Amino acid sequence: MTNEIRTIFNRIAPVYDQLNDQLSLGQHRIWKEMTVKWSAAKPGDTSLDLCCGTGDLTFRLARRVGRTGKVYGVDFSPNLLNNAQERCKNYYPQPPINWLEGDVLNLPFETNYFDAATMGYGLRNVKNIVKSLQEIYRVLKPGAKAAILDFHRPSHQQLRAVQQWYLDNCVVPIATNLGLKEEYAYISPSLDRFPTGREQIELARQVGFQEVRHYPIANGMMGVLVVIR
Ligand SMILES: C/C(=C\Cc1cc(O)c2ccccc2c1O)CCC[C@H](C)CCC[C@H](C)CCCC(C)C
Ligand SMILES: C[S@@+](CC[C@H](N)C(=O)[O-])C[C@H]1O[C@@H](n2cnc3c(N)ncnc32)[C@H](O)[C@@H]1O
Repeated sequence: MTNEIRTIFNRIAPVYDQLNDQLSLGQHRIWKEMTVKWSAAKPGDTSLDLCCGTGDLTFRLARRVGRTGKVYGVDFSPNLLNNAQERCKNYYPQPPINWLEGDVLNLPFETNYFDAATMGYGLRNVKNIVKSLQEIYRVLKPGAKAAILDFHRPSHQQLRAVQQWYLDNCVVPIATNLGLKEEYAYISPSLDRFPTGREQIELARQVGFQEVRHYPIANGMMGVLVVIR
């Protein structure tokens, strides 16, 4: 399963950023900005972006923590990480970002290391959500926050139908034209398996987070889980 997921992301790397802009009509930039804000990262912080992909959230985090801060981006797809490093050279040279190829279920950091963390569209894709939350808990300092953005099924029936229509009639056909049908068809079943906001709150509490909130955005089609260690 882990290898299959890594293969999906390695394969979509050449079109990933362009399709995110097209398919979300640019909205993913706003959702990512909200996520960084909810992580409460501030100048000078040591911060982590999990499942960083091509680095969209990582760059935003870097802007927040500034030159006195530190930023790490972790992902297990070498192709997406290459894109992140290329974008970084051209677009965001300061502060230096530490790009690490690795599994977020086994983070290469000491316990109590980070002041803030973000994760964008990663939690739905990991093979063990509880383990992922446990790793986030472990590497955050006591009192530090993480903000976790992902797709959701809206609770409202008609909005669910609109979302499914959009996936079936826009997202998958556009991806099919690029030879990436299966890769994008994967989104729909992954949404069905993904715990609801309420269920995520429960899981995060069980892991031990002191304070947990879930904010639905984009009419419940997206959501941000905010956890404080
Ligand atoms: C940020 C976006 C996508 C991230 C993303 C996440 C994944 O888990 C993937 C898995 C496999 C392949 C690709 C991805 C992936 O790109 C962009 C969001 C685009 C969405 C596909 C659709 C956006 C939904 C809108 C909120 C619905 C608008 C409906 C309306 C009728 C216009
Ligand atoms: C949809 S992309 C999101 C990328 C980026 N965060 C963004 O918002 O554009 C999901 C990312 O999660 C990564 N990923 C999934 N499971 C992972 C794991 N166990 N360890 C590290 N990265 C993982 C994938 O390689 C991919 O880059």
